[in-house]
Amino acid sequence: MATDSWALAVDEQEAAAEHVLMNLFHPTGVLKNNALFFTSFPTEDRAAQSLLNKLIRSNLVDTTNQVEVLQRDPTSPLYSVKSFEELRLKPQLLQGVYAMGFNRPSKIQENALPMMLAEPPQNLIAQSQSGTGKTAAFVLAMLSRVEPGNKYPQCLCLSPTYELALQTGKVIEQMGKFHPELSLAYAVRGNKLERGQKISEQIVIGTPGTVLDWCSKLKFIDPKKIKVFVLDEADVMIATQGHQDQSIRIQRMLPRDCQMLLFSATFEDSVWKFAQKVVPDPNIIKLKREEETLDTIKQYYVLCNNRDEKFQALCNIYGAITIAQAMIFCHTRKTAGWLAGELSKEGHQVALLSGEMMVEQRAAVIERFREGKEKVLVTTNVCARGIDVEQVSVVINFDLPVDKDGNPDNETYLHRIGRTGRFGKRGLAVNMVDSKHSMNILNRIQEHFNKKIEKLDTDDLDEIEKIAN
Ligand SMILES: Nc1ncnc2c1ncn2[C@@H]1O[C@H](COP(=O)(O)OP(=O)(O)OP(=O)(O)O)[C@@H](O)[C@H]1O
Repeated sequence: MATDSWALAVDEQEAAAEHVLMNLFHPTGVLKNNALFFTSFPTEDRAAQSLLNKLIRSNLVDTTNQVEVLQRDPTSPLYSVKSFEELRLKPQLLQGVYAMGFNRPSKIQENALPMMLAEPPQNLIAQSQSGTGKTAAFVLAMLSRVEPGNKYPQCLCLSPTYELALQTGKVIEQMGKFHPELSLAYAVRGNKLERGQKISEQIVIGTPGTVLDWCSKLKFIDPKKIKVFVLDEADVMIATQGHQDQSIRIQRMLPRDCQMLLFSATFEDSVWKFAQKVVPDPNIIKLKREEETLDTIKQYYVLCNNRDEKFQALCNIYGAITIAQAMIFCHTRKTAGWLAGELSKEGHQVALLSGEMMVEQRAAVIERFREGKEKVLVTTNVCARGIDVEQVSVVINFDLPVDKDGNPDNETYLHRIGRTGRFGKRGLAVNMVDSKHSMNILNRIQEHFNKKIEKLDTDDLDEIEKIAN
């Protein structure tokens, strides 16, 4: 396939309804001439987003925000721990924690762990953004309560997808590695057992549909023997049809004194309602997400007449200032594909994030960009939602963010270019305006944030140079 069929291939991508969409770059994200076939999946998929975050993240997201704790019994003393020793964990478990390189509990763990490990066991609903240590916390709770000598399931963990279940499974294996007698079963579709068989693994992790079958119809698990029930990624869970009901049905089969733990990265009303149904008498822990601001960002807009002029303006900016790394947002996959192709022709090292790539391939692209192997990341909004690439100093809105109704999407605008206090390095954002409509969007964004977006003349090199200072 010739390179000039780049745009054509993107058109075909858009046209293809389901599987096998064509792409013109290597799985690592570097533009190449050869075509590859990727399986598609829903672009708005929260589960994919969550998996992506997990695959990319190697470190704890340490926030400076305070934890909000609501105790079931407000008169009981509130414990928080500053070290793992204080938790009096089994020695093998403490060894496992240290072997993972954890020196001290994360913010959410400081409060959640004493509650989760208390006697008698207490129920907990916990919300904090992705990467703050929730998984590690509930894995620790499961591993503390499990009795390895008893060869039947005692801990049950529900995950929204097979891939997410596997990720949690990996954490259980790592943290439990000094417990050789412990084992783990995956209750996921495709994992077929013989009828009448009983599971001897002490921990079962799986998706709601299969776990429900294993507990009821197939009776592989005796739900009455479960001591700890974890519902992970509740917000992702309820976004999937049927998962909510299945989870509730599983929960109803568990004994009264089973410890119920629910975790979620976000806490909209629907999650809260669901949480209250599945977790009776809970303690509640919430950790606010750090607010992003536009205070340290210089914002500009460029007036153009069409796509080609926008591209030219972009080239002028690149010609005038040194840009270490930039992220460029487009509205559609088609534009993103076209732009990546054009920039590549100009000699830029471009990575393209596109909705039809498999989640692991997206993670690989972002990883390479993070490492600085590519200098420009072109993406659609759906793809980049929730991904923080902190080192990026320049953000270009090749298309302004709008919602489904064509109104300004202020939240997305803020998320694309805003910074949290801690990463408050100065940044530069350039918005491309190519119609009356987009000018109107820009004005409304400006009003919403009450922050001026300056006009930039990209034909004037001196003027562009000034914005870099
Ligand atoms: N106490 C700790 N010290 C150092 N690193 C930690 C600690 N707890 C967790 N981590 C690491 O931080 C990263 C994020 O932790 P974890 O996956 O538990 O967060 P999470 O809140 O469950 O995120 P998600 O919602 O994406 O699942 C992981 O790489 C994990 O190994």
